[in-house]
Amino acid sequence: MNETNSKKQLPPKEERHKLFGSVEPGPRTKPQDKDKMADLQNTKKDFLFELDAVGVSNVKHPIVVPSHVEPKEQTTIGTFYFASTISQGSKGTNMSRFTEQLQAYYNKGFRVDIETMKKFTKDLQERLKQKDAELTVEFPWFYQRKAPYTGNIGMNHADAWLKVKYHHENGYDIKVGLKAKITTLCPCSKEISEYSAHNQRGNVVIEITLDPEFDEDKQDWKELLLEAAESNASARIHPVLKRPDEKMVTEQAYENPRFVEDMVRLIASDLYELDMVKQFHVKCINEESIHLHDAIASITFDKREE
Ligand SMILES: Nc1nc2c(ncn2[C@@H]2O[C@H](COP(=O)(O)OP(=O)(O)OP(=O)(O)O)[C@@H](O)[C@H]2O)c(=O)[nH]1
Repeated sequence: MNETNSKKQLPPKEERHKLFGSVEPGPRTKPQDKDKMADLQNTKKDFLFELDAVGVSNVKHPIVVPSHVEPKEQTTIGTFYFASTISQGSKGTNMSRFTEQLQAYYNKGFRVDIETMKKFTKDLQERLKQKDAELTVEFPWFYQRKAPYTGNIGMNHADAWLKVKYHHENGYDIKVGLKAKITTLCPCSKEISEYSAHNQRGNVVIEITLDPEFDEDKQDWKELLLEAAESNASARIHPVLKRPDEKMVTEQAYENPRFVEDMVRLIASDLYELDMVKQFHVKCINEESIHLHDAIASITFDKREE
């Protein structure tokens, strides 16, 4: 078949847009100059309620995350939530200022460490002219992991998050969190069976309230939370396991049976002993290998209320 005959003859792009409904611009009667525009969100009246959070969420952005283990300064993807309260007398926030500030920080090299995030929230409170501001940034954190016998290295990852609130009178409230994967082997299954025991992958979720003066250059909170989860598990999870490694993790899991309740209590004990931890929430969700459902346990404990 002759190629040229079958080729469609399309109208010019402008005609195509009109074909699909585009129309010529209408008369311009309203101001284009920002200072002459209506500024609805800054209208001051009695709007019935103060709002406890107004802002933007699900903002994805490249970030640099400090890490004391390889890979050290890792570029990853942060998902941000920014907000502030607004008073009963204020109609709305200035939405553009959240991402405007994000870009300003990105232009200066955006490292998501606690000190930078504290400064970001204080700057945001001032930029918004509100009494407070808060942010949450969630990101995948990568860390190299050596196999227990052969030392073969591979890459593991855990979901991490940082929450910073700044209030112009009360100062900072800082929470950090991590969701780590572990191995648990069931104590009851081991006790009642002639041999073997069912085991599964566990999801440990830890969120702590940090002392605002925590020095991230000395200790990486991500490593502290990962160690609190893994060191109390039946066994750790590895990306590369040869047979000698697999023998070790299999026997280690059998020698350290754990219910979800045991996991939560043991992790809580470690967090209780850490001075920089003021409050903690720990949850363990086991994807049971003998059920279609999960087993869960959790604890929330505030050391400041003791
Ligand atoms: N407050 C508020 N603004 C919204 C919402 N949805 C969209 N916006 C828009 O956010 C846009 C940017 O708002 P502002 O940041 O106040 O823009 P601006 O007044 O030009 O910028 P500033 O000079 O920084 O105040 C406005 O055009 C709003 O219409 C909403 O639900 N609430």
